[in-house]
Amino acid sequence: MVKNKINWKPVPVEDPNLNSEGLVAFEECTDYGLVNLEKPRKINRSKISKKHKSPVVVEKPAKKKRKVSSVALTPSKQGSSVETRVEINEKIQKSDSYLVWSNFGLPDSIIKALVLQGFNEPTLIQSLSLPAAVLGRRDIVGAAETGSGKTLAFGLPIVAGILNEKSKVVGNSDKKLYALVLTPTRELAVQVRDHLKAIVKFTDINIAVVLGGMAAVKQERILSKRPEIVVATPGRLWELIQQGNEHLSQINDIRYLAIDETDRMLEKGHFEELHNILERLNLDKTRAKQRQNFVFSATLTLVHDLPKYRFNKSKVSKMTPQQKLSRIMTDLGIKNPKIVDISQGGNTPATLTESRISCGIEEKDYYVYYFLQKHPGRTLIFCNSIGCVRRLANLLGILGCRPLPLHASMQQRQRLKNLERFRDDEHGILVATDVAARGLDIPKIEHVLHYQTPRTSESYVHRSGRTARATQQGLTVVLMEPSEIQNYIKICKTLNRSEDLPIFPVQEEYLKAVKQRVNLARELDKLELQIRKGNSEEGWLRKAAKEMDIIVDDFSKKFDSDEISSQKKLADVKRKQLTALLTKPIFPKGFSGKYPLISGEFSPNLETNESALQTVKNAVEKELKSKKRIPLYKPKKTANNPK
Ligand SMILES: Nc1ncnc2c1ncn2[C@@H]1O[C@H](COP(=O)(O)OP(=O)(O)OP(=O)(O)O)[C@@H](O)[C@H]1O
Repeated sequence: MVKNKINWKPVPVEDPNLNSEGLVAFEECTDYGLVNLEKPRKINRSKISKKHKSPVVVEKPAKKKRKVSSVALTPSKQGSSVETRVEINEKIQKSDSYLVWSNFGLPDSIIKALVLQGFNEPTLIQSLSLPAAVLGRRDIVGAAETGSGKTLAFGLPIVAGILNEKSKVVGNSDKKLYALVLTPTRELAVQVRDHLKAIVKFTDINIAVVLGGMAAVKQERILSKRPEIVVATPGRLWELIQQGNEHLSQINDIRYLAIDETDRMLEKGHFEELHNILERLNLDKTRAKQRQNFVFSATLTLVHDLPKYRFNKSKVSKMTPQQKLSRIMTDLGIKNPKIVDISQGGNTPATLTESRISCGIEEKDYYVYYFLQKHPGRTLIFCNSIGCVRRLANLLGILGCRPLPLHASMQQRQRLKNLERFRDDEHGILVATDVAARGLDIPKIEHVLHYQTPRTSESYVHRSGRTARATQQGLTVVLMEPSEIQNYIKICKTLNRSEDLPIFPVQEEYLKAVKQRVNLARELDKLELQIRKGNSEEGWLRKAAKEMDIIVDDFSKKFDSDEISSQKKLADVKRKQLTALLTKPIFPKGFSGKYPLISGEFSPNLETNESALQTVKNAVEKELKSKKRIPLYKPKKTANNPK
């Protein structure tokens, strides 16, 4: 292969301790002499969608000149004979995808795994990071939208590097700890492990996951196999390091460190253990310098307005994205990394359609139930607290929606089980706290509902990013009651939105039937709670009476007959009423109706099977045609919000 002339760019060096005697200047290699790579070009600003007006974006992939051919994933039958492994290998090596990946200096075994997974070419963040990471062995600081393939942007250089180092070891039987990948949540750690496992399947690299909530004996057994890569949450990892785990004792000699969701991991008050781990990693300065570091997140460069009291003092309204990055690099002790920022300041993917429902706090349950009934499809509902997840999941359960809860107070086994069930059910409903907001890559989540407006812009970006991943379309709906408006405005401002999110169109005429069911379910929920409380009080009284040698029967009769049994009877009646209601459809089959638009006009006829995404898109198109542009937050007049 003929190599291009290598291009170089000057790099400013700010380290005062650097001994630069005799050096004229530092330069960065900008293309690593690659050929066949379609270089990213400057973005055409006129083509940026209106909602993505952020000035941070500078690069865009070149238009595809040729279609990259893919390779069949499974051995196919040719006539009567099944393709042999050798034939499949040959087919892969002749494919265009193979050629594309091989330009990045990746080993054969990894490319084969990539092509067999149907990954025909790198995503933008991957193509911008890989040359510097694999060929230049530079530290990478990467910011790119959710679902853009950041895991492999750091995963590929790590596995390529390990394979390269192992190939130099005589006998190739080296089983040392090479790499550490840290994630903020246990679910994400498991997912990253699985993602990396899929690309090392044709190598002897072993990957282990270390996380809280898993039996200590099991983790020790896994680590005794001396995995080359450990993916971990900081808490449990630090615990095992302190306990003197033998394999983890090599931690200060690792060659690769990736911190996924870095901005979250470095947040004040979170992951104290991460700071301890970093301290241990950086103890030996010479070894630390040999380590390659990867720092990634969708919101790495997202900056906020300072609170008013601080603004008045410092006369500076907010940190720049560059200042934020510098602070992160200082915190991690990283110098002169390759910075790849294509995040548009932490914006959401272009394939995400956003909308909102403004309503009273009591009405949120109605709208959520309406949405789930009207627009079935894999839906993730986010709440701001565990209590809210419990209440909503309970209510939706009574309404027969079969929701799956996910929050940090659940047992780890149950958390993973619920995620798996959600993944397996195309109409699954997951009700979760922000524990599911970052990183989770569940295919085909159609809708993300924010039952409560997120408290931070980061949370909004990451929650919403569970849908519209890897060029797929997706819809997000923020449910907002009057006390959440300030938060909503803050989010819109931080994300540089100059216009309000469109209102999610609801066919109000069906809300009556929805309310009837939800109200009945709420009553039932309340009764069941009282019965449970009564039962446990009765149990407690029985126990106390027994200990005091009092005749128990009197107590139980009194409790059972006076309160619990009448509540049980009432609950039975309500349950029957609700069951009868639930058997009737809310939306008659084949019905088409109209819904009011913000402009006051009525929409064209709406088929009931129209997707939620299409419903919003149609409404937005109609609004645009009527040229009614909505300034940032114009609250709707409701009974709860008469202002
Ligand atoms: N080169 C590729 N071609 C096609 N699909 C890819 C490629 N690389 C990664 N993917 C797929 O894209 C999806 C998103 O990747 P990933 O989870 O790494 O995104 P992310 O940028 O880390 O998102 P988040 O910010 O939400 O964590 C995954 O399903 C992954 O398998």
